[in-house]
Amino acid sequence: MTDRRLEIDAISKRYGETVALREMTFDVRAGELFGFVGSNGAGKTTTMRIALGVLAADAGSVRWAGQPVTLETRRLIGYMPEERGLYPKMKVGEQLTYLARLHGLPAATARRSADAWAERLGVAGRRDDEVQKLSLGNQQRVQLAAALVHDPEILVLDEPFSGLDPVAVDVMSEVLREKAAQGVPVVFSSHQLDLVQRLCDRVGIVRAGRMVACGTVDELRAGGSVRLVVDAPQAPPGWADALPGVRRLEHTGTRTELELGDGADDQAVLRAALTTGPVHEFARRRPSLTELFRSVVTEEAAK
Ligand SMILES: Nc1ncnc2c1ncn2[C@@H]1O[C@H](COP(=O)(O)OP(=O)(O)OP(=O)(O)O)[C@@H](O)[C@H]1O
Repeated sequence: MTDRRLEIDAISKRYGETVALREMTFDVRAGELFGFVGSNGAGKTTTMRIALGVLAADAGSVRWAGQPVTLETRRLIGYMPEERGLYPKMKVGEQLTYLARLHGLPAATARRSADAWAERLGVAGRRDDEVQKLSLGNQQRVQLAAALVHDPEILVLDEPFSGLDPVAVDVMSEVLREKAAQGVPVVFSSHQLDLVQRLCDRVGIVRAGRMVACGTVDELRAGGSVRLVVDAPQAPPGWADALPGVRRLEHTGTRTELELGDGADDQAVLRAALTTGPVHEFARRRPSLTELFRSVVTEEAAK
């Protein structure tokens, strides 16, 4: 069986003096939803444009099912560009049909597929309207329909969730999950980390053109530092500050959130809390993806 995997292998790219990508490497497996996250300017769009072949890398390669990606394989990709790429004066239905035809679908199949995706994404009622007359969120729904209309084998989506209302986010999430369940590798970039945490099988965090953390959300969270939430109503704000390896993240009301570093002993924290009076809550927790993202990005920036 072929290994239906999109591989981004050590891609580097410069724009003049700006180094946009430094040996960017990751893969997106068949049936997997991969979240591509990073600060503004980290290199996500550049990576996606190179994967699609609209931009050439200076070094490195992109492979699909073990083979270098060619013009022919690129037709198998459903792409949603960040700058959006619809013809503003073309009607929604005509545009979707046209794009499906462009990817080689016969006329009747193209029309059927255009209708089905317009329906699914909630823009069927706007089929005869020019794209430019739609709200931005609805244009985005059409843009996703455009990425899907030729039944792609790979999906590469640049910020598909930005600007969508909560109902459209649900529809978009459901469609992406469904495509992944059909065996399509799906990679999308997003700044909505709660959504990425909920939706993705694996996540890659990129900073300054490099992949700095990659894995399932659980793996990434397990690698993050342990946090303790302590509810000790009589404890003064700095009660844990002198404990070795312990850093105070927050103290609000009666609750303190602490980060445990090397050499920290959670039982010593508990004993210190009890010396202040009663302890109503003492819980360990792992950082969320948003917290991890912040620490990865600031850690790297400090280097
Ligand atoms: N056409 C271009 N000419 C010069 N520099 C560019 C060009 N496109 C991107 N860059 C630079 O390359 C780097 C990576 O940009 P890229 O758009 O890939 O980041 P991104 O992660 O997609 O950011 P965002 O989250 O803001 O969309 C940035 O420093 C950016 O300024």
